[in-house]
Amino acid sequence: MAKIDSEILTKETTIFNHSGNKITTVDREIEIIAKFDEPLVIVLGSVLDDGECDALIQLSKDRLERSKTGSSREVNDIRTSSGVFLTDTNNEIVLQIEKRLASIIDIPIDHGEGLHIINYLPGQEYKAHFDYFASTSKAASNNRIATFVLYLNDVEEGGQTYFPNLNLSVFPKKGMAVYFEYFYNDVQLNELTLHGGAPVTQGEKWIATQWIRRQKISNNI
Ligand SMILES: O=C(O)CCC(=O)C(=O)O
Ligand SMILES: [Fe+2]
Repeated sequence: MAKIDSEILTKETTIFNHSGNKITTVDREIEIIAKFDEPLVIVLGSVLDDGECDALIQLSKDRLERSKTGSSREVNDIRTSSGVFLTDTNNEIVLQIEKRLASIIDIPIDHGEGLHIINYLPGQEYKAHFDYFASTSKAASNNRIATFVLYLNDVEEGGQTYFPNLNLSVFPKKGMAVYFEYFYNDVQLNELTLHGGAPVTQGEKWIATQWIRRQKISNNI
């Protein structure tokens, strides 16, 4: 018993702060399906309805470009998918989803980079990486602190989001999401959030990612 008590006492504070199995957001009730405690990884159900998933795919499908990574935004083998940022759109659905995600973690909407849609075809993947920028990078002055990955379709086979240091995989399911944070004082906890998108082996995979920054985003990030 004593050991368990001391473990609870030493747990670091998280941004996501819900107990129970439901979150009431501005416009929708969201289910907490699974939780890994430290670092915090949460699987969320019914984040988006089917129509919203379809709308995000429709908005993006003619605008995809080969994905780039890092603050230098170079094309490389780490991410072989195609993607587009839906930041330039005044679309009501996009805005409503961004507000919903902001309300889950109670962080103002302008800390979010904007929905980034990614499409993976068979064989395409996103190799294991950290979402936060290296401390030497310019972008680290307002670094990322948390990520939502929203699944926009059901994938026939493959495409799971995997956390190799946690032995954890989340399988894509339309409308569901995985959320994780890496804003711990303990650097080792942040490093445990190493993750990737496994190769899609059958069908295709569509996701929307929302990366959250520590401070509000200005134009010169
Ligand atoms: O495709 C995935 O499941 C992971 C995506 C991801 O890691 C990201 O967008 O940062
Ligand atoms: Fe990532």
